[in-house]
Amino acid sequence: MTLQLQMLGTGSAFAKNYYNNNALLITPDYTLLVDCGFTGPLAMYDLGRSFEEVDAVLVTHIHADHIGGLEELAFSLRSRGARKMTLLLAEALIDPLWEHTLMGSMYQEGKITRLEDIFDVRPIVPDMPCRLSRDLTVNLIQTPHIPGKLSYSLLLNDDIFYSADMTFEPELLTNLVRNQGCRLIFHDCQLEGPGVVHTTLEELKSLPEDVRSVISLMHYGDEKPDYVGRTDGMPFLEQHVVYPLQG
Ligand SMILES: O=c1ccn([C@@H]2O[C@H](COP(=O)(O)O)[C@@H](O)[C@H]2O)c(=O)[nH]1
Ligand SMILES: [Zn+2]
Ligand SMILES: [Zn+2]
Repeated sequence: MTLQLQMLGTGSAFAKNYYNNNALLITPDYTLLVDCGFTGPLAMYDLGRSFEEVDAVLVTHIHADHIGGLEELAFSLRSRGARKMTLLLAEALIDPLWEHTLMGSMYQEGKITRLEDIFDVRPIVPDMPCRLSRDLTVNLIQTPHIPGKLSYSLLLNDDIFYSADMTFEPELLTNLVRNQGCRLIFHDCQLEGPGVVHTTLEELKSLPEDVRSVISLMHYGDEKPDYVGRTDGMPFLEQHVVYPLQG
């Protein structure tokens, strides 16, 4: 397989039965970690995996279930004398990630004063495909989540959409499928209550059948077992299962 997906977790931020919604995109010669939340290091450990087999970590937005494991990731590599992890993110996220988040715990006078001291920081320009390896290209698409907080979903290899946490964007999803050849959508999904900062199951169920038919659900709460068979055919992604996506 030239591209595989393995979710480290498929849970919503405060789920207790699922790890944080973080993903490994695996190709024969390159492995990308998409987000590393506070359960990311434990999920890697439980899978028997090491951060040393990851080529880069990409951050979609600054929430603990997406970046809370970066401190352990960076310090564990550093303590082993390994390379700095490559960190891929929109330029606009660099200051919020360091100044509002990691600096508070990682700062060391004269040693760690910038994000670049602990990561090999590689900004990605949104809306411009970035080729990471022979089999993996990523395009950041800014999508709405929380007012004032930047968040970027991913278009992978031009035909796979991976949502960051986002509110419902029916025109985007429909356009991706009908006009841009998107053949798979992995979407965050709030099963109960009003969406507010996420897309709800009811909203996704309102999409036309040709769009629904390519959607798989992730970033769900502990009530997920009650919803199996009640999603109008949209399957739940399962954490730790390896899914072939291409090849
Ligand atoms: O009222 C709230 C509740 C939670 N948060 C923060 O949001 C994230 C959870 O993010 P998701 O987008 O739901 O995955 C978590 O870090 C909470 O601290 C909030 O800002 N306001
Ligand atoms: Zn989240
Ligand atoms: Zn979020």
